[in-house]
Amino acid sequence: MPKEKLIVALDVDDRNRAMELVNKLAGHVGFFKVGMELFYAEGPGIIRDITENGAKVFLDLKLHDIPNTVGRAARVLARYGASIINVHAAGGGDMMRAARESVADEAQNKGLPTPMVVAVTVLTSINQAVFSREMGMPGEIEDRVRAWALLARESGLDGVVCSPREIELVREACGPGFKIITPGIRPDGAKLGDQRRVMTPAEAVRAGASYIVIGRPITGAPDPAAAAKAILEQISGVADNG
Ligand SMILES: O=c1ccn([C@@H]2O[C@H](COP(=O)(O)O)[C@@H](O)[C@H]2O)c(=O)[nH]1
Repeated sequence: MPKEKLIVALDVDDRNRAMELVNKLAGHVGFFKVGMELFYAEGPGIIRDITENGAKVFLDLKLHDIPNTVGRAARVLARYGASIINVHAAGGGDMMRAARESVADEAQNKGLPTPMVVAVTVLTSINQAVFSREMGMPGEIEDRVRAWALLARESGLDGVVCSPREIELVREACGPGFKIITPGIRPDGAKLGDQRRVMTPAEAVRAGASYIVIGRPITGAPDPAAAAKAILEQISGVADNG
């Protein structure tokens, strides 16, 4: 089902606006993504508000700290009912394992479904010039994404967040079943904003994305439900390789 692949980013700072979008979009979307802005504004209750209506939540807080801190924080996040939580792969294998283990342990102790844990690789707002010159990272972005995806898989994570341009190389390195979640999605003619490594929804699905994440092209549209429907139409005839 195309709608199962669509994750809409609720990048707003209040509950009313978030729930207005959830109510308009629930029939067209697989998951809603709660990021730092909405979580910091409204706290964990917003996850309950969204999931109460039967929708699924990707809690995108991108944890990145020492393994003990991330493990303990991820344990708390596992209580809130999100289906996906994430960490930064740059925190290393011990940190990712700490998150994975504490989330599984907490879910089991509390009798809750175990959320997927995925790792953010190189942010989709980063281009090669910024990666090399500002961040001082050696080599190509693609090689770093592949290496971090393999480390995430070895650390027991369920998948990665990467740009759609790296879908094929991650799929080849990490195999079927490994989830590939791609922001940096822009329908033809949509504003790039701060995104740099982008593809259209249809290109990303054809390349093998498990999920595509779209925020402003839907939430900033005059009619968000119509914008979501148009995107579902664009991906509905495309071979689903994810
Ligand atoms: O590498 C990344 C990781 C996360 N994101 C998040 O996805 C959405 C994209 O929103 P748009 O409005 O469609 O640009 C946003 O919430 C980011 O925090 C990302 O873009 N890139």
